[in-house]
Amino acid sequence: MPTLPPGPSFVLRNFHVIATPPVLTLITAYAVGRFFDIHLPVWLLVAACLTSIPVSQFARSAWTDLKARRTAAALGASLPVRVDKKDAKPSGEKKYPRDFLFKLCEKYGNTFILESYTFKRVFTTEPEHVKAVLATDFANYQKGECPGFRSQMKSLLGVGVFNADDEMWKFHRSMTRPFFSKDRISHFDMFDRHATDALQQMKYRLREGYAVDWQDLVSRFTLDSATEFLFGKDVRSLSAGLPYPPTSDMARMRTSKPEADEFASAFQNAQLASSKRGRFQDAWPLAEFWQDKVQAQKAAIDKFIAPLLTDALKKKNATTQNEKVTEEDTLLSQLLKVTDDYNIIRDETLNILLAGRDTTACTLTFAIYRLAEHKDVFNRLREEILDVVGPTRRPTYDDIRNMKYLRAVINETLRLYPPVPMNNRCAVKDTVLPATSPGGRGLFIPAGTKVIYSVFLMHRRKDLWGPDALRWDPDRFIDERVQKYLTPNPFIFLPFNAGPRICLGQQFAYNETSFMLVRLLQQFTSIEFTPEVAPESVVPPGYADSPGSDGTDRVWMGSHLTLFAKGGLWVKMTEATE
Ligand code: HEM
Repeated sequence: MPTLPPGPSFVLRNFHVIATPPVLTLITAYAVGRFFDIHLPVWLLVAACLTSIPVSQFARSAWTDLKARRTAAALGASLPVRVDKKDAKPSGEKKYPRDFLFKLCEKYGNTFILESYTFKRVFTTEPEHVKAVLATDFANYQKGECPGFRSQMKSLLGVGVFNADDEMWKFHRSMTRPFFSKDRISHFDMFDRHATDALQQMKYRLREGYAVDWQDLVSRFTLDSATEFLFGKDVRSLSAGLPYPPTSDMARMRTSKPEADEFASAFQNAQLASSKRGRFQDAWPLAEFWQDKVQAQKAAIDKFIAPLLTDALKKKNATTQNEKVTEEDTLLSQLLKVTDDYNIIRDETLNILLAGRDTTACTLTFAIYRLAEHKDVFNRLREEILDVVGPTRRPTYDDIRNMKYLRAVINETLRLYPPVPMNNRCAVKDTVLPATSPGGRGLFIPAGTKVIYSVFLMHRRKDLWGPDALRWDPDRFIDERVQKYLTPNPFIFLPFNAGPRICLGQQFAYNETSFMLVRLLQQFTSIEFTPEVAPESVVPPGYADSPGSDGTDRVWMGSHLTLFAKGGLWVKMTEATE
């Protein structure tokens, strides 16, 4: 059945909301004319009909506020403090990320209401509140029906594990979970092949005397690893070759093979297009009236996935039922044992690709950025790697588990540069966030409220992490600060989320990140950060005086669904000779 374009479909779905106030206005005008003989001029009637839409929305909003205040009082709770509208505007694209939110927290505390037009959402960086949303009051918060994530992401993700709630989510999670067993996530053969390929290409480029965009390199590494893990066949994005620095004479002569980049750029563009919808909330179809911009990218993504899926489905039908999963099995073949619904399998694999690819690339990007800036940490980490693994041997699962400093470097990177900096949930029923001080009141959250939480801000709070919270210092995950801050309050560190929806790929991500860092530091003795070769990546003014930064950041951060370095992370490295 042909589907309507997004705009007309949105208008039809919301026709009653748009049409009811003008229709009521017309009925009232007719009644006034009929019974009181007062006839409004046409221009006034038209103006009244047009203004009736926002007026009805404000009236509804005022009524909801009143109801919320009464229910909160009845429950012995308060409403979160409301941010003054004049303070609620972001401070502009070129500031430190979330700069305006840091300032709002300083002024209004760690949980408050942000309002634009009649749309209110609660924002929090309070561990107790995040804990309630993700764990202790899990049933009351879903990805849900609030304006935002699900509707924006549906064209790309369908209803896979990342985007689903209730029974559908349980179905997807239980179907996918067995695949993340220790054996499979320690698939070091696969990591090794792609890491070797990536590092070899990097060496050639460095030997030519050019800097390398590490972010681009690890995005290809994680894409090839993830697609192989999921489908049993990688998209070979590394084979497209590496870009030259934009300021170099070679920049225009990149030897890319467009087909190798097609999947990667379609996937990237689909994410960008999905996250741009955030500006319009659920009204995004009006901005893409005749064409869903994500669908256009999805065609290129499907070009890679469809033949693999169709082929796998055909094979499944040709073999006996319920064969045991063997070591070579991919997530795709695991899913085929549970269902042969093409759409469910496609959605699920794409969800995991989205969940797992950029997040790990982001961790590797910011770890290298910080290692380049902290030579002492680099040297100490390299020493640990050479002690435990040596200069050439492939690391094992146990090696990685035993390298405490390596884990601290990764955790400290995840703390200051959490790949998923912001997230949100929708309250499905009236509920109360717990009081955060003895004798204090809980905060009432009416059903339908969007609750946004930011681990980016929470991970940088000095009252939670100590006076040096803004400094990148892996020792804080090893020394007495662990007992002082983290052990008594584990919800202050949530790069992977918490509760029933905790990241399924956490261990996979630690393994993949560790593996790449070990391989890299075995082969290189130093890293130099060279942002000057890519003008785009040079940080804008406004970084030094942000309340969220210690003023030392030299990377211009951006985020769509995940955090990234704008313009790339350009580095030079020195090869080991030993
Ligand atoms: C450093 C790397 C990673 C970070 C920081 C990270 C972070 C997260 C976060 C914050 C969520 C919660 C999202 C939400 O509920 O709104 C999540 C969920 C998820 N992650 Fe990860 N992730 C990483 C790597 C991976 C990898 C490598 C995979 C798979 C190969 C993966 C698979 C998933 C899945 C399937 C979910 C959905 C769980 C659910 O909703 O039940 N993640 N991840």
